[in-house]
Amino acid sequence: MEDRIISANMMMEDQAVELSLRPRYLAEYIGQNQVKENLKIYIEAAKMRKEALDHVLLYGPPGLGKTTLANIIANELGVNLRTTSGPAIERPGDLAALLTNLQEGDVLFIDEIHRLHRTVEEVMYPAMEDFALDIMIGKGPSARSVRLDLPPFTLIGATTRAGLLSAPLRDRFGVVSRLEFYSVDELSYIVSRGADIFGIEIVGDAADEIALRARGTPRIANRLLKRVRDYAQVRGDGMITRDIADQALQMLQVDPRGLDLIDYKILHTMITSFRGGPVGLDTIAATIGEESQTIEDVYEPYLMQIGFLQRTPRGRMVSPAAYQHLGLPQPPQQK
Ligand SMILES: Nc1ncnc2c1ncn2[C@@H]1O[C@H](COP(=O)(O)OP(=O)(O)OP(=O)(O)O)[C@@H](O)[C@H]1O
Repeated sequence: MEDRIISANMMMEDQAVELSLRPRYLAEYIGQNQVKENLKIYIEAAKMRKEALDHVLLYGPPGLGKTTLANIIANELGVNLRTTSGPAIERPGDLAALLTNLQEGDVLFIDEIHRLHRTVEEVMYPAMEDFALDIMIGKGPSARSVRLDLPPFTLIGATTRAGLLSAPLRDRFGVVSRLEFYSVDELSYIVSRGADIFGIEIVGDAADEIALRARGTPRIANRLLKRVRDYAQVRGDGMITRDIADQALQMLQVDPRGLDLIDYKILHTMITSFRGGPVGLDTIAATIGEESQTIEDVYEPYLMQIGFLQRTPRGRMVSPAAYQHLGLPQPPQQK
């Protein structure tokens, strides 16, 4: 599953590419206009007041640019960025070590913040609210709590689903921004920009072709571009034309809407075994042998975004547009 060409999760092959393609300033960050506008104002205000920026929670499906945005925020503020992830902070002491090493105004970025251990999360509350660490010294009846001041800092948390965060943690973020899937135009621009950085020639409609299949996700757009570039070099003269892009993408088994074999499996199973739904997420997951959470975080958001899947109180349903795309007749009661 993880080597799916259109997986939005980070793969080994993405690392070098992402470093060279990652925009460094807000002005280079394409799309997400509302989020960008808000951040621009908050960053400007924090700089004017010479204060740390309010804590920021970024949420949305993987690969939409949360890590990139965290880097940009630190850059725009002119401060250091420390990066870690929820599960990596195992004990309260690990968090204390991270926090006491920050300088005034620094950004601490915690990816997968919904996976913070509960004991760590509790240390986080006073740190976020009062820039203070409460440390227990000693054990038993002589134990006492000592309060340690921290430099003001900004916590940026990233998660695929804000709903997985505990309410006390969520409430301590002053800025909560949801990243949206990118439009085809925006992705096409990202592809052209990537081609420019790689020094590849690409015609406009070839960039659109890649963008159409990138599932609204820059990380996938960049990965597809890389694979199409390989194809263009081996099968053509290096230039990415629309034909070359089309052939390469067909070879990669990514269909014109960016669906791959797993999406087909989900939709086909729902149609053939459950008459198109409504069917529960866990049942779909068990039938196709995937984890419910993976379906909910990775596949379903895009299928819903393009209107192929609907969420109803009674379960998931395949929509008429999906039947049409698959070339299958709709069952009579759904019409
Ligand atoms: N708005 C954007 N403009 C241009 N390129 C972008 C944009 N957002 C993301 N990218 C590209 O997509 C890649 C993936 O983005 P990033 O690693 O920030 O995703 P993410 O949402 O943090 O994913 P994850 O949650 O899986 O870490 C980046 O390296 C960058 O090249």
